Amino acid sequence: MITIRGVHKDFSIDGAKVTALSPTDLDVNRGEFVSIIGPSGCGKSTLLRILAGLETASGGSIEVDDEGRARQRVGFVFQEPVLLPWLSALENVRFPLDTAGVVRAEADSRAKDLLKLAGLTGFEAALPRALSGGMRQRVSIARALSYDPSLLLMDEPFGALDLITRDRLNDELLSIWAQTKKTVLFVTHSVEEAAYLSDRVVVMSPRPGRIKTVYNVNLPRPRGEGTKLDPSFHQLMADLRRDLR
Ligand SMILES: Nc1ncnc2c1ncn2[C@@H]1O[C@H](COP(=O)(O)OP(=O)(O)OP(=O)(O)O)[C@@H](O)[C@H]1O
Repeated sequence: MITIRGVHKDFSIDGAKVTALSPTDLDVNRGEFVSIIGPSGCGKSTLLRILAGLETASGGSIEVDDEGRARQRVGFVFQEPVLLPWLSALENVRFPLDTAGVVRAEADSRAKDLLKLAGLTGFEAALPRALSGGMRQRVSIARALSYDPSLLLMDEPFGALDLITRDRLNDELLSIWAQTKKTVLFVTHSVEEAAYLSDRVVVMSPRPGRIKTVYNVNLPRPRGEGTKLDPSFHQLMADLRRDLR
């Protein structure tokens, strides 16, 4: 469970205060898949970066119930895969474990399992440049899961991919999510992606960035081709589009 209360962020640009995120409250349940959608500049990335500890909030509080662990563990997937080009797929996934001092045999075995989960068995030795964009992003997802975070933050992870690859990765992400039971916060610009993947969709609006509406997605799981034919899926997309206008 993540409890966000009054989290806000102001930046100073040339001495002028810019509110990237006005005080925001949100609860995310353990194992829930929540998407955040909104026009450019509404504070989606800022909220995610604050949750990841990459940015400091100007105020408010965040509590992450991290299954009794002393340190909060968060995995982050960016729009660009940001892999180390001189390391193989396996070494990239293993990298956070190596830096955390996990013994080699255990790190290797975990990285192999994660590459399998991401559908990359057989590509362990491949360098990033030998992989397609979709495969590189799957390596990034495997790497984000390597230190077993309770919370997976994804900032437009499939935004740079073609639509066919994106559809495939959406299904693969749902399969990974079903198997790992992670809590996922997923930023996207696509209403279809948000409706297809999520338990709830958070719509944000800009100037200043704030949560406008939260939608419950009552489509049955597992999702698949049938979901895309469901009239309530189309109704939800229409509602989201109207809200975003
Ligand atoms: N480091 C920074 N310094 C100054 N202003 C910033 C900084 N980071 C973000 N902002 C401002 O905060 C606001 C929210 O930015 P943010 O990147 O969170 O939006 P976003 O919804 O993720 O946008 P996009 O969809 O384009 O990625 C914007 O007005 C942006 O210009």
